[in-house]
Amino acid sequence: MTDSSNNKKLLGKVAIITGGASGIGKATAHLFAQHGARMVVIADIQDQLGPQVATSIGIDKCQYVHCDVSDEDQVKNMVESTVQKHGQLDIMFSNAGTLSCSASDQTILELDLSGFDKVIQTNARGMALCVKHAARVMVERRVKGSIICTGSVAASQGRQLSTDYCMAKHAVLGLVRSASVQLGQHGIRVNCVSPSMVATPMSCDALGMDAEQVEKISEPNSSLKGVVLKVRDVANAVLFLASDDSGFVTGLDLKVDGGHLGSGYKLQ
Ligand SMILES: NC(=O)c1ccc[n+]([C@@H]2O[C@H](COP(=O)([O-])OP(=O)(O)OC[C@H]3O[C@@H](n4cnc5c(N)ncnc54)[C@H](O)[C@@H]3O)[C@@H](O)[C@H]2O)c1
Repeated sequence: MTDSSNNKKLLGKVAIITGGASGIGKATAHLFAQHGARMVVIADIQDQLGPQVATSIGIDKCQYVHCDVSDEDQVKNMVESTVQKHGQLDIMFSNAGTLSCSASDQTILELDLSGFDKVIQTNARGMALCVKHAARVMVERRVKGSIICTGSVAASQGRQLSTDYCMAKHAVLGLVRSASVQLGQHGIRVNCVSPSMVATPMSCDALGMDAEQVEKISEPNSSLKGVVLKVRDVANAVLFLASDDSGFVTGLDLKVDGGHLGSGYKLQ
């Protein structure tokens, strides 16, 4: 492989990143643009942060679109306007997510259904809508695209808390597995990236800690020592799944967890 193909794995590609205004999505938007993506569309509900991220990447390479992923009309319009403006859609990174409400720990005995509905609407329904509408335009235009969803280690284990989040992330795995089986005939790959705890506004807010503290408490959770998970590590895994480097990979749940699941460690 030449140096330039190493550096430009997404040359000319058009990508959508949901939840791209912050955390994992923001890091991935920067990485996709560095790798030559022709346009990265950030779809999010943070109307202040989203345009700032797009500007920092460059408005010739990145655009912000307001889109609540739990609303089908908004997702459909966002996907279709991307294709109209930029001519195609090669990559959907369905990443937007939210955590359980802080008012309850969401144990099964104390499950708060309004918080439950919010988590399921964004993390399960929203993911399904993004995969549906991205796949529809890819099939229509005969694009052998790549769809990546953000799962979590919570998709592969039970938890003491956050039952709704854990359920929604299990649903993401079912979505990825079913969509990969159904879309394979069109040459569309569907995969999932599953990080363990990583310092982002979501995890910092939930724990009431700064990034350094989040990294400190997550360190014992993995088998790998002397290294902590950063959003860049997750973005690198997404880049692999988005690019031709993973051309024969579909239906995979790529865990970016430093051996967390293998170690048998149980998170709260
Ligand atoms: N941070 C972690 O420890 C961790 C671990 C495993 C998985 N994840 C998953 O990673 C993904 C990204 O989370 P993050 O940690 O980067 O958090 P984050 O809060 O930094 O980013 C999430 C983004 O999603 C957006 N979003 C939320 N609801 C939305 C909606 N309805 N429509 C559109 N956008 C919406 C938010 O505005 C935000 O910009 C989520 O799916 C999360 O569940 C996070």
